[in-house]
Amino acid sequence: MKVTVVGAGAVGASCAEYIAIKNFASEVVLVDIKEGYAEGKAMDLMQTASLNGFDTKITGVTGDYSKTADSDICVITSGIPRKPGMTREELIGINAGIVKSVAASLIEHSPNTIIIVVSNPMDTMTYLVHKTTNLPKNRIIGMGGALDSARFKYRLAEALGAPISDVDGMVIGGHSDTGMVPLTSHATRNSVKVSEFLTEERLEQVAADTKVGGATLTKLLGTSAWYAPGAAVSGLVQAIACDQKKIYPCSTLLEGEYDLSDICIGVPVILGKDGIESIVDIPLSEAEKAHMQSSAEGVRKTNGLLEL
Ligand SMILES: NC(=O)c1ccc[n+]([C@@H]2O[C@H](COP(=O)([O-])OP(=O)(O)OC[C@H]3O[C@@H](n4cnc5c(N)ncnc54)[C@H](O)[C@@H]3O)[C@@H](O)[C@H]2O)c1
Ligand SMILES: O=C(O)C[C@H](O)C(=O)O
Repeated sequence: MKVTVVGAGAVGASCAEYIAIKNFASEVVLVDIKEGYAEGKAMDLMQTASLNGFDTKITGVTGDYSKTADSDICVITSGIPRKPGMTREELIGINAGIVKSVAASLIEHSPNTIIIVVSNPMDTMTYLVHKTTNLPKNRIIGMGGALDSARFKYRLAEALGAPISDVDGMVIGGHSDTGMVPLTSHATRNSVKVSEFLTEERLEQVAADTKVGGATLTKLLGTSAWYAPGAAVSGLVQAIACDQKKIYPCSTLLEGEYDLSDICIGVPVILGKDGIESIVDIPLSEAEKAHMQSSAEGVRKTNGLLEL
């Protein structure tokens, strides 16, 4: 199993590290545009192999896509992150050009690959990959919901005073400060609905904190987060590489599901060796349906800025 990660920055390196530590891939190739940067990150990570007990071979290259040939999975993290006070949508001007050219270079050398898009604004970048490549829709996956759901579970556990392992929950919708749809009505603490333990007001606070999860960290760190994003990507990569058939919320092209078409947005999907193997249609409350539609409007507005 060969995995390429483009962008050896904060998220790309974290993602490569988690993939290696989980020890399921034979090879990870890191690619960056900055001379020597991916090579350096790869060497540093390889020097953790004996300490962390993994056999995955990590290599780094500067812009040489021939070294990525025949990758089973390619992850795109290249592009600029936001600074405090910015929205993800403001990154479109620089990141669209980067994502478009990186996707084309990857597919030239790995025509059968599955692409995971991470660069922001992620739902629009995922749509851009659909519009500018001929990959089938099951092989283009946007990562956002897996991260947002992990943040939701963190906030739920905090509110419940429970261990995170006791909590389950999912966030669908657009990966943006206002577009996320945390499914509080479906969230559980060891099979018991969280509404049995938390007031409606507290649950609303959990949802609000979840939605600004990325912005909160950006304010604290001065740039956006990388540990949880890297771990979330590695979860998606592992689900595909190991044909796990796991459910993750991912950004995918909708063709009527959730009453939406011609848009990439986060919905629950089953991930296996073919990438997105199916979209899971879950019942939403009227409020969640309305929230999903307004989230889609936001994503469409950003998609409208693309020069297609
Ligand atoms: N979808 C998500 O959940 C999620 C989570 C975290 C970050 N992100 C996004 O991921 C992106 C990367 O974030 P980061 O913190 O790793 O940023 P970073 O600046 O640390 O790393 C980005 C890397 O991309 C490289 N790069 C730029 N143009 C390139 C090109 N054409 N080819 C190859 N490499 C190129 C840069 O040299 C840099 O090393 C940002 O757009 C950020 O908003 C998304
Ligand atoms: O917040 C960001 O800009 C990065 C990423 O989308 C995140 O949610 O951490």
